[in-house]
Amino acid sequence: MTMASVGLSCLRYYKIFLSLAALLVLIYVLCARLPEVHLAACVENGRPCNEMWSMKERNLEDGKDKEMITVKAVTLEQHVEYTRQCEGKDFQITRLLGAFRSCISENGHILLKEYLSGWEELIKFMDSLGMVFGFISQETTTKINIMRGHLTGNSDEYHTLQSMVRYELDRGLVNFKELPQDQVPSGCRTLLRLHRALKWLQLFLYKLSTSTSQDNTGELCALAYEKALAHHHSWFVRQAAALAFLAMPPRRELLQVICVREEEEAQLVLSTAAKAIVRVYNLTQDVYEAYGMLELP
Ligand SMILES: CCCCCCCC/C=C\CCCCCCCC(=O)N[C@@H](COP(=O)(O)O)[C@H](O)/C=C/CCCCCCCCCCCCC
Repeated sequence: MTMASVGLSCLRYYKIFLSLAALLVLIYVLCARLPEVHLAACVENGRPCNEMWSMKERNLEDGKDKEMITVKAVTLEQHVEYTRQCEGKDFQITRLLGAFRSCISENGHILLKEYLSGWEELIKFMDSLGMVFGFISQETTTKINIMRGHLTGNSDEYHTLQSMVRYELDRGLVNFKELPQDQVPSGCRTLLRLHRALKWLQLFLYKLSTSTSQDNTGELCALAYEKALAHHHSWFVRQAAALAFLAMPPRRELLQVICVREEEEAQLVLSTAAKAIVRVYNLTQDVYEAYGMLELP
């Protein structure tokens, strides 16, 4: 047997393996989607969410709703103070907004603890959508855990993005050539992965805020992904992401997770979240750009 024929048969096995893997992911996604986990599992105060929603709407009309909704829209800056707690849900948009707003210090530095809290809220959002998004939520958790590991015991050095960058660069902890196999990935490299994903998120939120109930959320996701993230991911991750997008719940269901009721409120909250994230994204991008660290392996 020649080297060429060995090479060819390896290639054939490799292709078969990839097709099988893609097929398995597809079956996994479809199985996880079929039972409509996120709808069936949506229970508030022991009642299905849909029922609760119409009750809440009635209560609101009667002026009986105990949940206070404070949406102050200041037209110039579109600053929204959103204080409604979404009862019975892990994910709270108020906490997300709070974290991504408060992670910017007065001098424009990114406070890492608050930044990571924002990400932890996003993980809750993904978890509420069911198993299909489990691998994305798991990957995000892995990155957060690496960051938390760095913060533990080094809270001064890892207080802000800026102090982390200085600390890791001064000690030669950032590898510009390859990902070291035998050591914990640097904070700079790990946060860069989250930072790139924030670009996806702000594009998606913006698209969602300007879309209608007729728009397909999976397509919005995929468009934002192509623009912001796909080129950073391997072929396999791109296929898995494309399959996950097929299982994306409709806009109405996403808005239920955020707990907004009317279209106007949805647009305001989504665009406010997008704006808060853009500010964080831009400040972070400036730091990575200034230190030539946008392509860390
Ligand atoms: C009001 C809120 C509404 C929307 C909330 C959306 C919540 C989800 C927010 C962000 C999710 C994205 C998190 C992705 C982290 C990816 C980190 C990463 O890029 N890792 C890759 C590189 O790591 P290394 O190998 O270099 O260490 C890794 O290869 C990728 C793994 C798989 C991740 C696939 C990402 C797909 C992105 C699209 C997100 C769709 C989420 C939809 C959930 C609503």
